[in-house]
Formats: sequence, C-alpha cells, structure tokens
Amino acid sequence: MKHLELDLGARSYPIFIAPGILGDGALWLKYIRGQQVCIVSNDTIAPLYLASLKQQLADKSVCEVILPDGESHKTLAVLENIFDTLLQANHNRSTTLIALGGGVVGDMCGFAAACYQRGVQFIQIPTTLLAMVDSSVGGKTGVNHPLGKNMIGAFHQPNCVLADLNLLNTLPDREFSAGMAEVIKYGLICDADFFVWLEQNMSALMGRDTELLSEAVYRCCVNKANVVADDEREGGRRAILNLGHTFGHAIETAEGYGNWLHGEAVAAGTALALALSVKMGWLPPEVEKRGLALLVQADLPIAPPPNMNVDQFLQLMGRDKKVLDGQLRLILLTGLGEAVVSSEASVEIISQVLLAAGVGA
Ligand SMILES: NC(=O)c1ccc[n+]([C@@H]2O[C@H](COP(=O)([O-])OP(=O)(O)OC[C@H]3O[C@@H](n4cnc5c(N)ncnc54)[C@H](O)[C@@H]3O)[C@@H](O)[C@H]2O)c1
Ligand SMILES: O=C(O)C(=O)C[C@@H](O)[C@H](O)[C@H](O)COP(=O)(O)O
Ligand SMILES: [Zn+2]
Repeated sequence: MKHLELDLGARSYPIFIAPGILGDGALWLKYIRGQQVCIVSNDTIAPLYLASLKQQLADKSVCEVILPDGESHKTLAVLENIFDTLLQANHNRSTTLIALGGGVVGDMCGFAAACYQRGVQFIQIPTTLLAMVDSSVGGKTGVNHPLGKNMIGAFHQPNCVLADLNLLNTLPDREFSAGMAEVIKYGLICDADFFVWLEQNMSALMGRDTELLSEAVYRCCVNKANVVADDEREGGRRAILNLGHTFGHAIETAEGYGNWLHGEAVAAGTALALALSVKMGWLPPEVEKRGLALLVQADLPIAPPPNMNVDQFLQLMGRDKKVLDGQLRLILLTGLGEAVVSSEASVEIISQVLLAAGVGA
C-alpha cells in the first residue's frame, strides 16, 4: 500500500492508495470520529459500490443521499438534497459525510460538509482516476453556476482520502482518459521527471496496469500535497494547479456542463496554454510538441470546440477566479516542469493563439 500525508498542521490528513482498501475498515474507520455517517454518492456509482462501503459501516448509524449523475447536476439546487437528508435523519455536528464518487460527488459532498451546521467532517473515497489524482485532495469544494464553473464553494479539507484502485475497473474509457489530463498536468507544471516517466509508460497506463497506476496516483498526490501544503487557499503558488483551466472552464461553461468532460476541456485548455507559452517566447516548441503528443496518446482532445468564438472565450475567461482587479492571470510554462502565474499575455496575443487553434473570429 502507498501512503502519504498532506501536511496542514492540525488539519493534516492521510492519503491511502492501494487496490482493495475500501474493504479494509481497520485502516480507515478510525477517521470517522462519531456514530453518525452520511454517504453521498450518485445513481451510477451507488449500485456498484454502496453495499461494500455499508458493510464496513455496520457499527455506525448510516444514512445515504444518492444524487443524479452528471456535471449538469453539480448545482446549489441539487446540494439541497444532502441538507434535507441530514436534517431528516437528525444528524448533528459530530456526523461524518463520505463522498463515494468522482469529482462531482466529491466537490458537492465536501461543500455540503463545509456548510452543514457551519462545518462537519468528511472523507473522500474517489472512484475515478481524476478524483484519485486531483479532486479528492486539497480541499477545494463547491458547485457550478450557469455563468461559471465552481463559482460557489469553500475550502474544506477531508479527514482522509482512500484511493482504492480496484474501483477503476468499472470506469468507462472516456472518463479514464479525462483523468489522464490532470495526471499529465503535474508533469508539465512541477515534475519533469514524472513527465518523462509518463512518456515511457503511457501506453501501459492506458492499458490500466495496476502497479503503474498506483505509482501515477501516488506521484500526482505527492505533487498536489506539496503545492497545497505551501498555499492551502491559493494565495499564490497553488494557482499552478489551474494549468489549462481558464480556457478549459470557458469550454465547459460554453458547451453546456457535461458535454465536454472536465478532463477533456482541461486537455484542450492545456494545448492552448502550451501554444501561448511558446508564442510568448517562454517555452521551447519541442516541449509543446511533447505535451501535445502525451495528451493525444491518452486519447484526449487538443483542439478547442470550433463552434466557440474568441469573444465568447474572452468573456468567460474574464470571470475566472484568478482574475485580480480586472486583470486576467494565466498559468504558463517557462520550461518542462516549470510553471508561472502571469498577467503578461495581452488580449491580442491570447486572441491570436485562439484563432490559430481554430476558434471562430
Ligand atoms: N476539487 C478539486 O480540486 C477538483 C479537481 C479536479 C476536478 N474537479 C471537479 O471534478 C469534476 C470532474 O470529476 P470526474 O472526472 O471524476 O467526473 P464525475 O464525477 O462526473 O465522474 C465521471 C463519470 O464516471 C462515473 N463513475 C465514477 N466512478 C465510476 C466507477 N468507478 N465506475 C463506473 N462509473 C464511474 C460517474 O458516475 C460519472 O458519470 C468536475 O466537476 C471538476 O470541476 C475538482
Ligand atoms: O486544486 C486546485 O487548486 C486545482 O486547481 C485543481 C483543478 O484541477 C480543479 O479543476 C479545481 O477545481 C479548479 O479550481 P478552480 O478554483 O479554478 O475552480
Ligand atoms: Zn481540474
């Protein structure tokens, strides 16, 4: 089993990574401090894994909330279901919520935990590759608004993260690829050695080799844990985890939540960030080429949707959470494994990169 700690002082927590650990209650039941537990999942994942989870919780008083599946349901209105269930079952501040699902369930369950009676504990049991390598770690929680991704939320850290690699056996290929976009992100922004390792192993990873996947999840979590431990609330360096996301979130919002998967939009957004980094004269074109090749090998899109136009991109990007005093800030690369947060790219140069990528005038 692989194990690391996210070091946040009193709010530190462990991340466990191994096949089969969902069934090893002895490992993780101690992170549930009270008797009341509320499992939050969705109508795709619950039929697959809810019973196994409940088996481990036989000594607890358990209720469950099964949300409708999909990014389009990551809303304040759907979040109400969690509060309704908690109140109907008389859950108090000693309750623990458990997120059993991908990033959508994890972000919503975490946000409900941040809000319910002004904050209760929660555990992340990620069931997608994306959630294992990224969304279950670091405490960003929230929901979407029709005008922008993750616009309503809170920072709220879990008590522990359990990444059971066996759960990936049922994950559809398209969702698996989407997770790879965030995996590749870590190599590009802060871990050149990991990027080279991914180049050497991508074909076996796409074949879902468990040993290699376990190593990939571990290295992503180590990288994310280091960044988050340095800057929990994104005052500075944490923003590098947003590589490709300003473009990507614009795509997700414009195309209608769920039509482009988050990872797909991040992949196309990363391709744009690579092109912009080269255009700024900061990144050797050879690194852009290697980044694009890895995204393609992971079956990810590297072109933005042709039905979007430049104005639409700029308007949606203008609402990004990294905008400061009206100034757009983007994550750009200055080398392999080296990212900066920069406001130096002008609207003109961004527009040129979008046009060159096939976005409408
Ligand atoms: N909080 C963060 O730091 C953070 C980081 C990255 C992404 N996110 C958010 O995460 C979301 C994307 O997460 P995602 O890619 O996990 O998508 P998701 O949660 O929508 O899950 C993808 C799909 O796979 C299904 N599924 C999940 N696990 C399965 C399994 N084991 N077997 C079969 N089907 C399974 C789900 O029901 C869903 O249909 C976005 O909303 C994004 O904004 C948050
Ligand atoms: O953890 C972070 O910080 C990230 O930026 C991780 C991203 O992969 C993730 O998509 C996150 O939800 C984006 O955050 P946002 O603040 O841009 O909504
Ligand atoms: Zn992301």
